[in-house]
Amino acid sequence: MQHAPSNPGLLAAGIALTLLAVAGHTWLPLQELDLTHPGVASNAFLIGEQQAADGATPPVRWVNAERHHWHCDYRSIEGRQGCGLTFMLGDTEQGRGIDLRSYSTLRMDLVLNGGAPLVRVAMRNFDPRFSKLEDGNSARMQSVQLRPRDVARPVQLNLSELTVPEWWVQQFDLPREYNQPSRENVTAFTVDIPGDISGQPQDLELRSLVLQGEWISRDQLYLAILSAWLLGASALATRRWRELRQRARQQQREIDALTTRTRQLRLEQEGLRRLATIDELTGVLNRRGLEAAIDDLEAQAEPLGLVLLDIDHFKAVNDHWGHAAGDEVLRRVAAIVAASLRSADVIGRWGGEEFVIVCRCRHIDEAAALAEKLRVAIVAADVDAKGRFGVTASFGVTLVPPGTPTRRAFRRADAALYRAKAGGRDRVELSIAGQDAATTR
Ligand SMILES: Nc1nc2c(ncn2[C@@H]2O[C@H](COP(=O)(O)OP(=O)(O)OP(=O)(O)O)[C@@H](O)[C@H]2O)c(=O)[nH]1
Repeated sequence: MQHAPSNPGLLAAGIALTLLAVAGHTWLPLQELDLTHPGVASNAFLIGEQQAADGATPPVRWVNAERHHWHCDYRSIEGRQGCGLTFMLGDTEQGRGIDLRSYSTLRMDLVLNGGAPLVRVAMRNFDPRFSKLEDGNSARMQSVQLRPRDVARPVQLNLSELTVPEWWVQQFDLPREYNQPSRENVTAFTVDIPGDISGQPQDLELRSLVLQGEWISRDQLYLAILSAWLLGASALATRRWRELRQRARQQQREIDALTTRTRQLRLEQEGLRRLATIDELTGVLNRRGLEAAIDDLEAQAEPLGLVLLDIDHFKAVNDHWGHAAGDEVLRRVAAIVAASLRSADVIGRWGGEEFVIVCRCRHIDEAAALAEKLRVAIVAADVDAKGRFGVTASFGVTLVPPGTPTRRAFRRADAALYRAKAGGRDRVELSIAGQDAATTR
């Protein structure tokens, strides 16, 4: 799987991007909203603007509306109406302003002539909890007052300098939490001269009024970076987990396949071992199986009875009744013998019509008794499936004392068998080690 090499590369790229984002944040251009720009404010009007009754010059008038240049010339107490320019934002008739929370500063270029002691920058924020559409003053007032020399050059204000004035708090008498400044849903922005300016002609030109803010704050940036890292780490962890799960499943499949294969091989091996040690025709041990079984029994250091069984006149059976009948006789004789033995005894086909029986017999009489029992059983049995003839067998019996090779005992048993044949067949002959004389049964 190709997951490991890509991770260091990804990690390095992630770190590089993070550093770039943190360092690059300082140089990111600011977002700007120029309120004097056509189309930004839904409406811009002069406070106290009205027609003079007799066609004379009105006290408040535009000198150049496009350049936001206006003039106030109050000659009496009516100057209390104020002298200022208001920008309406959003849909003020519905109480829907604009959200200025992403802006933090205000850049203002104001040319002020007339000797007013203060100039005021204010904004209104419509709060449906207490603001009423029919009362423009009920939108929360937030303002800052500046001296003419503060605005002699273009000035940059922090929007947090605009606070809710005392008079507004007293006028509306709202719960304390409603008197906190808010830049949400701002419906109006005003630059004006507060107080009574009667008898003092004022000339103002607002060259620019620009809100500035970061496209993304440092906090937001850090949060975004953290989220990106968490997201990346989760994605990597998920991918790794999937790979590991897939690998575990693959390994499990391989283990299952190996287990199945091992089981098959064991079965095949068992089958082969059976084929190698079992006589196909009779189902008893073949010569190889018999030799292996005798080796095992010899190792137990106990005397063994060795019985050779040879079917009498078997050639005649073949010749007279056919080879298939001969095969059937071999099968039946093997079955009769196998059924008469104890589980610890062994029977095998030595070759042709000759069988070998090895029993756990401590004395030769026990082996002889077994041979006799087998002889009688064969005579009594209907070894021809069709009941056409009977079969007898001759037996040569000897004892294999512990520690003596069975090969030598075979020679003795063979001699005893020979005697049984010579003596007329259907009989048991014994051969005792060290005795030439034979015993007949
Ligand atoms: N049907 C069959 N016959 C076999 C098989 N193996 C050997 N034979 C036959 O067994 C016969 C053995 O004959 P002989 O050795 O002369 O022995 P016998 O006729 O039994 O005579 P005695 O042992 O002296 O009584 C031969 O005709 C072999 O062809 C076998 O697997 N099936």
